[in-house]
Amino acid sequence: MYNSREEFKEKELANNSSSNGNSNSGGRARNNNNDVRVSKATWMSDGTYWPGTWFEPSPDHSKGDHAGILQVMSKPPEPDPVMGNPDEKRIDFTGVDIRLPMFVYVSREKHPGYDHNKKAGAMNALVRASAILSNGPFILNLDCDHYIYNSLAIREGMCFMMDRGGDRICYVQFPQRFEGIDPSDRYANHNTVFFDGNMRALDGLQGPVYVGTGCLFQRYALYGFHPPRANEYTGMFGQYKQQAPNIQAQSLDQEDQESEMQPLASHPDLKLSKKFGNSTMFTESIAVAEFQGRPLADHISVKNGLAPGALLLPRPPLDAPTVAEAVAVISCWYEDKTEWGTRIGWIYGSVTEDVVTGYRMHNRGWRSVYCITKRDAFRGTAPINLTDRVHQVLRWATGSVEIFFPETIPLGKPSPQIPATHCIPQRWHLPLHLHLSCHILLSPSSVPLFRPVHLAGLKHSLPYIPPHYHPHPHPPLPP
Ligand SMILES: O=c1ccn([C@@H]2O[C@H](COP(=O)(O)OP(=O)(O)O[C@H]3O[C@H](CO)[C@@H](O)[C@H](O)[C@H]3O)[C@@H](O)[C@H]2O)c(=O)[nH]1
Ligand SMILES: [Mn+2]
Repeated sequence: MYNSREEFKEKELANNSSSNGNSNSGGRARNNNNDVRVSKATWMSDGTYWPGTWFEPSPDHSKGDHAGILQVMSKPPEPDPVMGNPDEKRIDFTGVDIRLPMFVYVSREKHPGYDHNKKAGAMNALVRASAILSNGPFILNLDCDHYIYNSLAIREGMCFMMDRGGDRICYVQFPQRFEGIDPSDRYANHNTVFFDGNMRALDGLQGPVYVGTGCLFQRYALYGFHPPRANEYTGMFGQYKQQAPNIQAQSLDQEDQESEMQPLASHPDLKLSKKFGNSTMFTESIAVAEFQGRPLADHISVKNGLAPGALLLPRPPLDAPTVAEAVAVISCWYEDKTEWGTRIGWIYGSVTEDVVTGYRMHNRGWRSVYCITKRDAFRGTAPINLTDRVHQVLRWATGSVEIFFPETIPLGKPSPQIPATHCIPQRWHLPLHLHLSCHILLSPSSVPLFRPVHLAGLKHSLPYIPPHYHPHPHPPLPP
């Protein structure tokens, strides 16, 4: 990574300080001619530079070819609040709980020639490793080019899940907001119609689509289960609504309420053969995540909820076998012969895996929520030149086309748990993308793009042609 603006600032700073007779060059190389040489790197907050991952590659330890890496940067916090004091360097933390959450860097095992399933594969590895390490009931997903802009956003999202009815919510999606876009928004990077029109409208139905970033998940919903309660829509237009049979959560008796491992016992999905892989520690974490993600029973109308304070119980410290298990579940082979990527977690095989992932949850009867906060919850960067923007829209367009084909998502009403009124708008943005892709495909600059995307589209547009006519299942994507 290379930040030329930071390098420029750094050079200027160095020049100024040397003309003031200040010899502190911050450890950067410098020769006598006042010429500052700076390695291409990202600057860290303490003024040193980050040399970049795999800066010195060695055999079996380079980009795309390495064992799983797991680095615990900060240990699990103390169970009791730790109050700050006024001495805390710049900010007065009096009366503020200054504990930091556990923070772990994860890089899954990678080898050349192995299909790592890009972002979806990365997310699934993260879901498993975090289940072993902390098993938080809620998971926030941000792209690497996005950051938190509103420190209260996560709490806002959790409120939806922990409030009455929250046990049916699979995720809370926040709008994508961007920085560094020119004032006229020449390439429509803000996607205003989509984020402030379509998505808000979908919120009135079963919920917004998952757009890949700025989304808080209920961990349990990622595991391919049905929600504890759901409605069924019958009749030709799905006009009759009733409680779905079988998928009701059991009512717990007093004794059961004390056991964290108990709740899933009667869930009908448990009888299906789930293939989570061979980590017992992982499979055992599922019931705990389900229990801890339940709404707060702070009102008599909340059945089957958590007693207030249930999530404040102390957590066992991290021990070596736990960390070793977390490394095991991020290995290349872990997902072999499992349902990861097909039924469980992020779904593989689509260029816009996010939409498909969210859609699968909706089909099982989960609802989602669109949450627009006054101060943007998260912010990210958007492509600011035409080539990158064209690649991005083209990728989304391809994804939308994929969605339309039965191989990805059934064309009709996919399940009784999804209202018919929801199926149509879910696909409304398709004509928009088709329109955009036509423009793009016809523009001269897109000729080199056409081949990979054409192949990707072809595979999905000809689902009834015998399999040997299908092109390569994972055509190269535009960079
Ligand atoms: O091999 C990969 C490729 C991507 N990513 C992640 O995926 C994100 C999205 O990639 P980016 O290059 O930023 O694409 P965008 O077009 O900006 O992303 C938008 O569109 C994607 C779907 O097309 C969604 O996945 C993203 O969440 C959404 O912000 C990145 O930030 C990474 O975090 C990986 O982890 N591994
Ligand atoms: Mn991006």
